[in-house]
Amino acid sequence: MSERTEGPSVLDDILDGVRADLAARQQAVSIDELKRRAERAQPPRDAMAALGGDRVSVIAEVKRSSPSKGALAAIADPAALAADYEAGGAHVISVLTERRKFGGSLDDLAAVRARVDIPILRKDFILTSYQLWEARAYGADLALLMVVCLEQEALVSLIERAESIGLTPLVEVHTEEELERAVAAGARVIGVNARNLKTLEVDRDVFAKIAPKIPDNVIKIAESGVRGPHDLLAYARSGADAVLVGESLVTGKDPRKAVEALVTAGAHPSTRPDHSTEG
Ligand SMILES: O=P(O)(O)OC[C@@H](O)[C@@H](O)c1c[nH]c2ccccc12
Repeated sequence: MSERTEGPSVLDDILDGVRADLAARQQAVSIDELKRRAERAQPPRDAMAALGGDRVSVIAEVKRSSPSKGALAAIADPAALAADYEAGGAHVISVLTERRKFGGSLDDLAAVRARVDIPILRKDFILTSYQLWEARAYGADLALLMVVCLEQEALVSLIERAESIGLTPLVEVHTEEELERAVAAGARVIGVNARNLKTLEVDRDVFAKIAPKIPDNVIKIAESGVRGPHDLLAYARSGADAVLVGESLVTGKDPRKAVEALVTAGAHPSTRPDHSTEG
């Protein structure tokens, strides 16, 4: 990372672990082997269709723990949880595959792929094209690319590589400068994370501040901090096409009902800025 003035951040610590785990996987499985597995994987689902349309889409996340809260939920059967999300009407499933801080794995991704029909996002700290091939080999349809983790050249080439292998890149930003880099790199799906990954603080207003600067033809996703329909509606009024929800779903009593409530709120076109005054 470039900014060393404030000392190593939570993110630096996460990335050290990600690189170590990645090196071990690269030792064990060659990229050629991954490419062969990717060829045998089911063809990618249409993520743009799942996220677009005249409603606010819901991306429901399989998340065992987080650096801010520690353990959230054991999730012994991630596929069963994902099936509940799908039954509740979720449009996309997000699977955290980072192991050390989030308790996820590629096996979780494969298990979810085997159970649900909707598109799946591989949520991880992707630094190399090897991880994109992994995502596709294990059945993902979208891959997260976080601007804060990547030099501009790497961001551009990972977006291109993702698209060339059939993955839709979800490019995550947290500041206006990161947004400019995402747009310059050609991102067509941009997520604004309300959580600052250097400090772990959540500020829901970040989406409202950044969203107006996202070009119209880009799909806008509000990430983090959604506690229920009320937060979805607030994000929708600020222009969100979709919300990404983890913690409140995995810690709640009934994930299927919780997703249903979000989907129902998101189905009201009157919540969209485009429909509030005319039409
Ligand atoms: O659990 P929450 O507050 O609903 O947030 C979900 C999702 O936005 C969050 O897990 C997330 C967004 N971007 C990330 C990047 C890495 C790890 C995790 C994330």
